Amino acid sequence: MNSYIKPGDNPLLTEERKKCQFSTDILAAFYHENAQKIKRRHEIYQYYLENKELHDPEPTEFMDRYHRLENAERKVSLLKKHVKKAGSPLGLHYTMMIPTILNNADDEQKAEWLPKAQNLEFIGTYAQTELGHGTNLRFLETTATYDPKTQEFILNSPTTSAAKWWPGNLGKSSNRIIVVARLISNGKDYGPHSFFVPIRDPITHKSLPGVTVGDIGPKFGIPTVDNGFLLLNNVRIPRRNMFMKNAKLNPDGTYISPKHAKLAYGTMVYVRAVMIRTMSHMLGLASTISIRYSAIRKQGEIEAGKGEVKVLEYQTQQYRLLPQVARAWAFEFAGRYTRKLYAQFLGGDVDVLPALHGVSSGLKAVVTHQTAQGIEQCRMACGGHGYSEASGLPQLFATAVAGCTYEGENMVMLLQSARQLVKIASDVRKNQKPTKQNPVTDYLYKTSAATKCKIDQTTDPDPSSVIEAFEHVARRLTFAAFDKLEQLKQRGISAENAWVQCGVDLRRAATAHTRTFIARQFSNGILEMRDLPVQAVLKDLLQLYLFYEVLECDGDLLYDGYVIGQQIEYSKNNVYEALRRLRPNAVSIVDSFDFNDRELNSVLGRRDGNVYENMLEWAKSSPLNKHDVMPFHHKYLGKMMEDARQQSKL
Ligand SMILES: CCCCCCCC/C=C\CCC/C=C/C(=O)SCCNC(=O)CCNC(=O)[C@H](O)C(C)(C)COP(=O)(O)OP(=O)(O)OC[C@H]1O[C@@H](n2cnc3c(N)ncnc32)[C@H](O)[C@@H]1OP(=O)(O)O
Ligand SMILES: Cc1cc2nc3c(=O)[nH]c(=O)nc-3n(C[C@H](O)[C@H](O)[C@H](O)COP(=O)(O)OP(=O)(O)OC[C@H]3O[C@@H](n4cnc5c(N)ncnc54)[C@H](O)[C@@H]3O)c2cc1C
Repeated sequence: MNSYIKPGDNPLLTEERKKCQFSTDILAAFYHENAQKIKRRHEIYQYYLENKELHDPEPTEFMDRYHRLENAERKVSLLKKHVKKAGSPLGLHYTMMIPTILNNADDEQKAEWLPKAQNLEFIGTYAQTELGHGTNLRFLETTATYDPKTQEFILNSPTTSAAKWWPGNLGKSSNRIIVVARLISNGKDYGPHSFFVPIRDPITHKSLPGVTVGDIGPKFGIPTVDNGFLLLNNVRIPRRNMFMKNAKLNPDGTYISPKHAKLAYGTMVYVRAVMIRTMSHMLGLASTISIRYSAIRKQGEIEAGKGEVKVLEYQTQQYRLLPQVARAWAFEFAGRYTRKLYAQFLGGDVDVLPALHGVSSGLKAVVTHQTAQGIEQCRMACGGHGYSEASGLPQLFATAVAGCTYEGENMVMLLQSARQLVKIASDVRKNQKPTKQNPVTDYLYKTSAATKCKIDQTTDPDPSSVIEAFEHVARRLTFAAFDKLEQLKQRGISAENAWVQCGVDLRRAATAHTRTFIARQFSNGILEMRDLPVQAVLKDLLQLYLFYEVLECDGDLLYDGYVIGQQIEYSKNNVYEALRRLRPNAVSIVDSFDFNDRELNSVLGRRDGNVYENMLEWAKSSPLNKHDVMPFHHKYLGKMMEDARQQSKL
């Protein structure tokens, strides 16, 4: 049943795979949406294996940033020859430049720019954030002043704090970029708009006149992305280089407003909606690495004399790792919902934007935070070797945790989600019914069931009882925050200050609301699975997810007596029961994420489980080990010890 078994594998991993009770192929196809995508993934990996020029000359962990970026650019230039999508020096080109053209360019602009962007005739990024402002877009300083005489925009960075700062691939890779600048025409400031701006010569790649651009330096992670800075000094672009699908500017400088004030923010909503899958994949990578490693790592005897056991036998190890697998699945189902909603928006349904913004804001915040937490838990559960770059886990964490900041800092995003909740609470308090159905928020118009929560001790718990409990908590926290806002305002405090003074409560309500949304998507998502053994595995993962989340918010559930302590005890037992049921299939479940060794980039997570010999080979390839004695040894430590010996003889 498990197609991952191959000759020469670590027998400890093979014995795990022989216990598999379901079809890994069916589960893998379900996670990646269909078997065709799995087939394509395997074709690309096989192609990679056969084309050594696509391989890294040495483990990239041993490279400095200069050589990492050079190596990444080399591979990307080759990928153009091999496959369409490419790696980090083009990350922003695909995740933001192209979506912005699709989202904000009118038909004529799309016809001109999209084919060139897709054909990689230029490399772009999305330059919005400035040294002085990232969250508060209303106060961005870069200006685009319209000159009706020449029908051009003149772009300027009026202050140092106006320097664009952080955009990925801005420093060295990009030559045609999106600049978000204040549109000023006929003396009026219309606020941030997007502009298509050449910053480097297409042939020489030299920065153009008026452009100062460079790399912002080393970061916490993501070393192969040249996040950059950009200062503009009287850079002129044609009027038609303003993205004009939504807002427009006529040749005489008259401005035409967009249908919806926030359409210009569409690219951010796109990335927030689609990055949920990326986060699910990152958590799946970390789970694969740590569970495979925990299945070959023997440490300690449970019963003296009976030999060391795999660390995966410890309940604590299962409790640290298997919930991450469950969350990876939960995030994949939640992300499918936001991607569908975004497709509806891109298809022209502008009315869906507020709902999409509301759900994607909260989801992006909760998912990135829990993904980062989960990867760190996987890393720590691998002991010392988890701390080695050989595990791939430190870099994976450093990449994932950036998601808590980019695309909208998480706290700000949760408060955006809370805006939607507060508006609904206000409607409910005025006995207003919802203007249109919204499956994400309709529960807020209901009252909690009179009967207490139905969580009980059973081997087949009903997900709806847990989802109703999550709805109860989210409702209570939403109305508690709303009522506090109203009380503050009744005491004469401004709405804005009341909002700030309720920030933490609003954040808690948004988090509870998002938990409810994710749980509902997971519960609905597994209903599509018709293969019974695979359905059983998914039900175990759902049970683990739901009751693990109950334990995460037990205080909120006990707060008003909606559940009693005994039900928390039931929930703990349901978690332990799910762990017990999942243990035999643990390795095959992560095999079904179908991540290959190139994606895993981990000695600990190798498919074959041959960790120790490959750890030694990896360490030996360190540049330090090219020398038995470091060339500078005798100049420093050697001389210090010699002096000490001489000193001690005196
Ligand atoms: C192939 C796919 C791969 C996936 C990729 C995965 C990996 C990712 C790889 C790379 C990504 C890294 C690159 C990162 C890029 C960036 O970081 S780009 C910069 C991101 N910056 C931000 O997100 C800025 C955050 N700030 C804002 O969005 C806004 O300033 C704000 C906080 C929302 C406030 O805006 P504003 O002051 O204008 O609005 P408010 O007064 O708060 O609200 C007014 C009403 O507007 C509604 N609103 C706000 N934003 C939106 C929106 N985007 N869409 C719809 N509606 C919006 C808000 O709800 C208010 O409405 P209301 O009055 O009815 O409540
Ligand atoms: C790896 C990485 C890649 C990036 N890539 C890009 C890119 O390609 N293009 C791009 O344009 N930008 C990019 N960014 C920038 C990113 O979008 C910003 O860092 C992010 O929007 C946060 O803005 P800031 O850094 O200015 O923080 P600030 O907005 O200064 O926030 C600092 C702190 O203040 C809090 N805060 C701010 N406002 C509020 C509020 N209203 N209520 C409550 N708390 C608040 C925040 O929660 C945060 O804790 C990237 C950033 C990183 C780390």
